[in-house]
Amino acid sequence: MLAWTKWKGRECLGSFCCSPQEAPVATVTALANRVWHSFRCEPRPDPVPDARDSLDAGGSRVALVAMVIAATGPARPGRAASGAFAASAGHSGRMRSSLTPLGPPVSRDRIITSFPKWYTPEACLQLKEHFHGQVSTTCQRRNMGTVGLRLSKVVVVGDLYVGKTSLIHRFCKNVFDRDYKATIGVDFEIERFEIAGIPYSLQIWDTAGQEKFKCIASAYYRGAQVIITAFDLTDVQTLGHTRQWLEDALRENEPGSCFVFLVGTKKDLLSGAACEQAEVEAVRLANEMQAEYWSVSAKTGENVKAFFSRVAALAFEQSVLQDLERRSGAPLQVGDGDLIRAYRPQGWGWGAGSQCKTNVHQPPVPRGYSLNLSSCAVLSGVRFLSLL
Ligand SMILES: Nc1nc2c(ncn2[C@@H]2O[C@H](COP(=O)(O)OP(=O)(O)OP(=O)(O)O)[C@@H](O)[C@H]2O)c(=O)[nH]1
Repeated sequence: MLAWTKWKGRECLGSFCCSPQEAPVATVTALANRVWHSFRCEPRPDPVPDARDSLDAGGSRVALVAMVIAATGPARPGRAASGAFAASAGHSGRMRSSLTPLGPPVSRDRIITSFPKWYTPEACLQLKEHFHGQVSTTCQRRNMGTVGLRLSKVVVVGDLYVGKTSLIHRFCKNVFDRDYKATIGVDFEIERFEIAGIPYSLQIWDTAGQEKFKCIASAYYRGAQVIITAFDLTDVQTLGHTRQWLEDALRENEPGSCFVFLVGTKKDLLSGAACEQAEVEAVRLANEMQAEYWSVSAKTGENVKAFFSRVAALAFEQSVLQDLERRSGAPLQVGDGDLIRAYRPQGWGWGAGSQCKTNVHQPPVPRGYSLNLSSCAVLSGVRFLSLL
């Protein structure tokens, strides 16, 4: 169990320490270890046994990060005194339990045994219907070495008022609030899953859509494994802005490290025909953005669980594959059978005709490599993986 401790006048969570001034307003979270440098935290030189024990033994070290949220104010009073502070005060207990190897059982609707389906095959990241063979085998054997601390960061971006908070709250708390309270800075939720028998958590970051909070929110884009760009299905302008939101979020992340989703919200406000019409343009844009498209309603809950299950499964599978790759000391082999095949999709779109594919946002393959479905190669860093 991780808890704040004092060490040489500093406040520490596991191995990472902040000044006492920062700690009371710090939101503590686990992110990829490259992230903590940007916050004024530092590693504690002497290892703390319980923290080390819960770190990923397989090499994907996750640093415990204390992040300071400067924003204060009375917004979102229904959610907490302040959106930002709510993240630190309201969730630390839940987060601790998610970092504990043997936490309480997850609720039944967070148990994923088969690969969740896409919303539309016209714009989806994968067409396959099963977990990758090596992932299933690894999970069956519990051959993870890291059980208990598998966590992916999800960042939700988009214009103000499109329904980002409502979407997250519908999923995490099963509530819907018809009153608008602007998010100040950022807030987050941790949602626990069990995927293929393995505990897994999504850390879902809700960012402010208002321009004046953008600089605070953008500090939290880094280390995302999933970027969700949300727009309001009833407001076409918000769809137009998603490309900029995505660019901003991608700029803070390693090329090829993020799954991207484009989500149309407030589906309940449109008739079936109007929704289909709005989706045509959204699907086109999703393909340009190499994103998977979903239409959802936080009000009715339509597609919300299915959407986040899909997000969780894709992120989970990717992190298991990355672990396997790291352990083998080389990119996963390319070839036939139960191996991974890398290929270059056409431009920003999908590789036509492939039965199953994974697209993680990635700029075009470097010059000198020419890949297609018949000519396979091992490309370090290439994340277009066709899972056979
Ligand atoms: N009818 C309907 N209204 C929704 C839905 N989702 C959100 N809303 C409403 O839209 C308004 C804005 O929702 P929020 O979730 O606060 O929007 P946001 O994107 O988080 O806004 P910022 O925090 O300013 O970035 C609120 O009044 C919600 O009740 C939905 O699915 N259907």
